[in-house]
Amino acid sequence: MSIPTLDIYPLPTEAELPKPRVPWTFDPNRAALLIHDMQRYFLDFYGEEFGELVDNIAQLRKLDLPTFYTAQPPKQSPDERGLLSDRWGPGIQDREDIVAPLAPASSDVVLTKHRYSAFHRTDLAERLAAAGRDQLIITGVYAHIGITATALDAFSHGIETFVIADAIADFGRGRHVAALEHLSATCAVVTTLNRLLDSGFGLADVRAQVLALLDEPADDDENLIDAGLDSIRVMGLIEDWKERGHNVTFADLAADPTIRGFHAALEAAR
Ligand SMILES: O=C(O)C1=CC=C[C@H](O)[C@H]1O
Ligand SMILES: CC(=O)C(=O)O
Repeated sequence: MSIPTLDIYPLPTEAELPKPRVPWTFDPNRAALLIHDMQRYFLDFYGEEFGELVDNIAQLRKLDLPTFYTAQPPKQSPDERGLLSDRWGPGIQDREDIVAPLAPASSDVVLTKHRYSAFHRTDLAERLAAAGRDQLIITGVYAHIGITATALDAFSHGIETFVIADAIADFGRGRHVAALEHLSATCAVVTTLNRLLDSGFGLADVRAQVLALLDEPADDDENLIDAGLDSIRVMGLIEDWKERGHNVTFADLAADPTIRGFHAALEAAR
């Protein structure tokens, strides 16, 4: 009836990602982050801290995306819980707060969740539309239940969904990997934390970002200072990359002030 006793497990790796079926690419200007049901009640079933899961979700906050949480209310009546009671019993009674390392910031939105999907009886779809966000990065628990229901619902709302394989968790590793395959086969890009954080930092991305700052084109190995890239613009690049989770210093970039050198410095700062 209730959620079983669970064990923490090593989260899936990049090598275990399912084959992609959709061509969507993450765009930090289009995306929002969803931290799904990371309440102490649901994490308690693992019997110990799921450190890898919590740490990986915390890292995604570096992207500084509009961030939404879902949280189920405690002590719901049978009427409020509907059929959830038939499957899961009385449900959450206490410890409904979000685990401390992921506590919402004042700028975050916490949605009260009533059923498996985060869209059910919430204004998540309206809020995403109002924020001009048509991509959703989904993290949290549990992969084969609320994560899957929410991702399928996002798909139906026309939202490109990215499920982070090592920032979600399930009743067990086998179920987790099976959920990833189902998500990839039906409604989402299934990726990893590092792949997402590295999005936008390929050589082509760095080339485009740097050339946009120059009056004239420059080759990948051309000295950018000689090509007119001034220190103010370099500091602007550093700030933008820092906000997106990549800390490089002015000295790192000055060591090899070329497009290829900037990309190498970003790779080293991963
Ligand atoms: O008890 C519940 O309400 C639940 C148990 C397990 C996962 C479900 O999403 C949640 O609604
Ligand atoms: C944890 C939970 O409520 C869900 O998987 O939907």
